[in-house]
Amino acid sequence: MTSAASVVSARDLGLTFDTNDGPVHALAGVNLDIRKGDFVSFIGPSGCGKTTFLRVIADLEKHTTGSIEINGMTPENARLARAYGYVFQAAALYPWRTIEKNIALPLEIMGYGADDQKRRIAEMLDLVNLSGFGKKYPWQLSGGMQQRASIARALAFDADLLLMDEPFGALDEIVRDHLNEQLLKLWDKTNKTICFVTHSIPEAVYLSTRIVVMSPRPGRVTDVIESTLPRERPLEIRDTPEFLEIAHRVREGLKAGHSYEE
Ligand SMILES: Nc1ncnc2c1ncn2[C@@H]1O[C@H](COP(=O)(O)OP(=O)(O)OP(=O)(O)O)[C@@H](O)[C@H]1O
Repeated sequence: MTSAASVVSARDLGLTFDTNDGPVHALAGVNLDIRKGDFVSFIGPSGCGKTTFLRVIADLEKHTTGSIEINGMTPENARLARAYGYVFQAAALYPWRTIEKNIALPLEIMGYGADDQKRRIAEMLDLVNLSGFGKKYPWQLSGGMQQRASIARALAFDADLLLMDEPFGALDEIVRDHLNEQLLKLWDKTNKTICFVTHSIPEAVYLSTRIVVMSPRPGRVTDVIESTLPRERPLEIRDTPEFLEIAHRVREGLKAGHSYEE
């Protein structure tokens, strides 16, 4: 049963790809409820189905068994209702559009009028600390700024659900720390529900209210860890025994699912 507060509810969800080399079980028997306001990280070795799960939520991929609901709707209806924003691994901004024109894109698709677009763009640039950069082109910004711009674009039409697939994976550690901190503040301020894919244990522990540990062949959920950390988290929290204890649990969960190569 789907509880009223469930944003994503997966029941015995499976997805098998038919390939020339035979079936690939990208997801099998996934049961998961993501509640409104959760910050959920998905962690696990390459090929355990993290991206596939996000793509099923976003209706970019069709599940083959079980069921999934997004805000009580099918993925297709949720997509049509613009239930989510999606942030891809690379910033994926259009190079021929300025930052503000990139942020405007979903608003244009949604049929926002010129004034509403302008207002939303200014709000979003402010939210990700990029006010004053709207007229720049993506290549004029650093990698971290580009990723912030793509977060602004994903948030532009105010979807309650944000899907983020390793958004900071390609950035150096200092920039990543900074963006992690900003993302947490943004989540706190907006009360969005966030699904976040990462390969990094510290990143998952720092950001999440819940950590979903996955394992491959077939891709499945092996552990769901509830964070005991407070909502407000300075970066220094990563040195506390409580943080290290959760990180340890995640590491053990990954080991139990075996073949974690990193
Ligand atoms: N379109 C596709 N056709 C065939 N197989 C696919 C397709 N997309 C993904 N797969 C396979 O499904 C499995 C899960 O892939 P997925 O990309 O979801 O894993 P992941 O956990 O996100 O990996 P990574 O951490 O490397 O991004 C892998 O074995 C992958 O090769």
